[in-house]
Amino acid sequence: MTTSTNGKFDRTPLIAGNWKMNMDHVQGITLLQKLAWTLSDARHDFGRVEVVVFPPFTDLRSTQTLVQGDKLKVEYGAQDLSPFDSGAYTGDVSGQFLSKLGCSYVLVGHSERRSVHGESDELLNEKLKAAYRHNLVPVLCVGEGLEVRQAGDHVLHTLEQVRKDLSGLDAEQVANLVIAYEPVWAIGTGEVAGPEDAQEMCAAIRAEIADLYDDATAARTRLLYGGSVKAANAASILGERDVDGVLVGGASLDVGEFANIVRFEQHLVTD
Ligand SMILES: O=C(CO)COP(=O)(O)O
Repeated sequence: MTTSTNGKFDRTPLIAGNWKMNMDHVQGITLLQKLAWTLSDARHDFGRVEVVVFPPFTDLRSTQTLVQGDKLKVEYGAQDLSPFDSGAYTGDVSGQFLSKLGCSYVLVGHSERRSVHGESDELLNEKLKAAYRHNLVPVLCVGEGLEVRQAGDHVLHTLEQVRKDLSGLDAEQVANLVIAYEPVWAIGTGEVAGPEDAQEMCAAIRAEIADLYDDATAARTRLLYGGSVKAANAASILGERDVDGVLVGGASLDVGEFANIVRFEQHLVTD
């Protein structure tokens, strides 16, 4: 196991499963229960590697009941939230309701929200602020599409998203934030960015936060990679200095696969 000389392991690794629009509440509970059993059999230390799932909204109440009833150490969050707290916003879900359901985290600006629902950086900035108002830790998703990558503009593009989305947030908020770099061309395509691509972007984001805030803040913000992560490629990605976790889509629906990603330390190359 690699030891910490660079501060990386001062940040608790975070393995997150985004179920997207899969798993109704009955299926979701079964999946979560199996995941908890598998990790408990493997004596997983949740203090050492944090595990979070992002079920659909309609699963959250049953998730809360299961997690509280069985005292599970898996945490959970929602896939989106409203920029507003309450009122005439049909179809929106307030951060206040998510907090009440025991959510610790909330995804903000997933590429499928940006592209399918046309969410702008200005709106995502409002959503981040709403998350903090309700004590939810936002997992802000950023990343470029294929054309931008091919033009070699991926770092510029992604850092611009970071700057716009973080506008007006204070250092303490940003230190507690999680940012997931999810290149759109690698999502659900089987096309995975190499560990060096993930490292390049995470290092650039950390440097940007140091510029916007300070080094101490940048050293605390957790940065994840997402896009076709599987058990077979997770350890090499997580071995990179600035990558503090992964945001997993498809593979998080398979208990064995996701549990193996959570246990990535078994596969880290010893220095
Ligand atoms: O979008 C993702 C996670 O939020 C990544 O999805 P896949 O792991 O299915 O590529």
